[in-house]
Amino acid sequence: MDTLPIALDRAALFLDFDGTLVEIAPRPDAVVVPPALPGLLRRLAARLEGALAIVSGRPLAELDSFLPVPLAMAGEHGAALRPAPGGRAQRPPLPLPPPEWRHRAEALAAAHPGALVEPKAHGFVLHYRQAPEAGQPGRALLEDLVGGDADFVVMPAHMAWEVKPAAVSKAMAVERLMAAPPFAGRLPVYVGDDVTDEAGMAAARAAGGLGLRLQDSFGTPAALRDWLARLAEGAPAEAVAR
Ligand SMILES: O=P(O)(O)OC[C@H]1O[C@H](O[C@H]2O[C@H](CO)[C@@H](O)[C@H](O)[C@H]2O)[C@H](O)[C@@H](O)[C@@H]1O
Repeated sequence: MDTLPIALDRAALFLDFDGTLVEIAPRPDAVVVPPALPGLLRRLAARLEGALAIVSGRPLAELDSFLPVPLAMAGEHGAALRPAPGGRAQRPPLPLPPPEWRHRAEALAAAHPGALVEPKAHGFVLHYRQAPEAGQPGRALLEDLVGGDADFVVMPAHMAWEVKPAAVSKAMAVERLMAAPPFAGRLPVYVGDDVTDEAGMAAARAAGGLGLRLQDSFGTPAALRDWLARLAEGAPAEAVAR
């Protein structure tokens, strides 16, 4: 097994939220944040001189409620960027999907008890974790609706389909954060677990850093949190599987 050391004084850490820092839950509003996690991230960010960012598909307001400590963040797959903890969010101009798309998705969800639609500023997510039979018809509906519109894509996620602007991605989020202090000049290390994270991992690798798939490198969110805790406590950088 390949191993590699991480020199923290040269690293910038990019961490996905759902399925990476916290375990997947039955519904988006049911995630359980371990009480020690916010403080751990705050200490680790200090050790990295601020070069730690949460990179998530969630809106910043939700991330702030789950992690009530000052952290750099990219929300909604990069549609909202906050490079400085406590600073203002940058929101590049993005298209809005036709309201009919969400209404059609809501009608499909209503026909499959347990399915739900999560609205976002520039798109929405059709969740079918509690109604697996809605997965295929949901995908077919969204691909049919979005099909001819180059401004939007249907992205697969864990037991969900997300309609989002084609222009935003976690790669874009990593590249924009890496362009300025405290991230610039450091080695990006991206940890994520989902399809949406693959772009972030690729961007980190393209910048000479590391893209780590949680399942391969750590196994579980709990194991990642343990590793982060050891780093935050000042342990020497440990080897991780590639
Ligand atoms: O980029 P992430 O931080 O990984 O966020 C991706 C999406 O996560 C959420 O949905 C997923 O997690 C839910 C809670 O564990 C789970 O119930 C659902 O099945 C998953 O798809 C969130 O709801 C989305 O907005 C995020 O885009």
